[in-house]
Amino acid sequence: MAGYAEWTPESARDWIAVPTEWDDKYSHGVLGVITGSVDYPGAAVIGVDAALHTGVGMVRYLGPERAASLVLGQRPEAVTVDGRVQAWLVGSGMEDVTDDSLASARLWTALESGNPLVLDAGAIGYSDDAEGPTVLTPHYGELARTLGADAAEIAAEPEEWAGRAARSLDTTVVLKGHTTWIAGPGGSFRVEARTTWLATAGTGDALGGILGALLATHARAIAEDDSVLTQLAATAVLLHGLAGSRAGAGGPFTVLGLNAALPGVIAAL
Ligand SMILES: NC(=O)C1=CN([C@@H]2O[C@H](COP(=O)(O)OP(=O)(O)OC[C@H]3O[C@@H](n4cnc5c(N)ncnc54)[C@H](OP(=O)(O)O)[C@@H]3O)[C@@H](O)[C@H]2O)[C@@H](O)CC1
Ligand SMILES: Nc1ncnc2c1ncn2[C@@H]1O[C@H](COP(=O)(O)OP(=O)(O)O)[C@@H](O)[C@H]1O
Repeated sequence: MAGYAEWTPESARDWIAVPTEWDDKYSHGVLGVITGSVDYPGAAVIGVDAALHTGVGMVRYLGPERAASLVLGQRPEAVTVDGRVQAWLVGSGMEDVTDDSLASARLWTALESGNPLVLDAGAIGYSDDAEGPTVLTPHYGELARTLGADAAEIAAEPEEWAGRAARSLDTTVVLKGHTTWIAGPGGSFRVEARTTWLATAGTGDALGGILGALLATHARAIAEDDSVLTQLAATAVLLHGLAGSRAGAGGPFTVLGLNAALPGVIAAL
């Protein structure tokens, strides 16, 4: 644990971009989202819903038709056409990107855009191809696959592996678990979950959306100094944990319930 500072609500509050009276939907940040698949359309709905509850100028969702129509059913403010984007969230619910030529083309557009990126789930292995500054959000199994390591070894020393992965992949790494270890050029931080009820399918997809929104709303700060990605990643993990805890009040919650608790958590910060 040595070397990892605890990331607290006091540390996180400086990393929320509140729109100013001069802002509009474009200047406050547009997040492009390439997530979901025929098998996992729900991941797309969850991530978009999380991003919009975190506060962002616009979310552009670019994914399979059924997922796009489910996204619009849940969040009609999402835009489903191509256009200007300041940051990307890619990979949640996209297991084999090479199986789908449109998904693959979209993934490469994001990787080559030079914009900040969150690479989750099926996109984690593409970090070497990203031209922009990148945050990876693996669980132990995904990090094991990416590094060709053993998940049990990672589980035994996650803080060590998070740091090693961040150095060798030259990115910020968010290694998820009950304690989430965040390592990158901006420092090393840890966030212990406030509730173990977070251990449920789809909560990682929500974290991707929260983090994507923070990247899009800080695009200018990232352009000046991309090491701030590490602090933004720690802030996303903290918001995610606080929202789960608020949503369940000590008990279980749905992932959309976690998302719905985000505005209150942000207001309280
Ligand atoms: N509604 C939706 O659309 C949803 C869509 N989702 C999306 O589905 C996609 C696939 O997700 P997935 O859960 O099926 O497989 P994945 O997470 O790749 O795990 C593969 C294997 O890794 C291992 N493993 C080791 N450590 C682990 C750990 N800490 N946590 C978890 N696993 C760990 C473990 O193998 P074991 O160690 O048990 O042999 C496990 O079987 C993904 O893109 C996701 O975004 C989900 O979010 C759910 C809601
Ligand atoms: N035992 C636990 N206690 C608290 N949080 C947990 C626990 N297990 C997992 N989490 C959190 O739940 C989320 C699960 O994400 P992930 O494994 O990607 O699942 P999914 O792909 O189903 O969304 C992560 O944010 C992780 O930190």
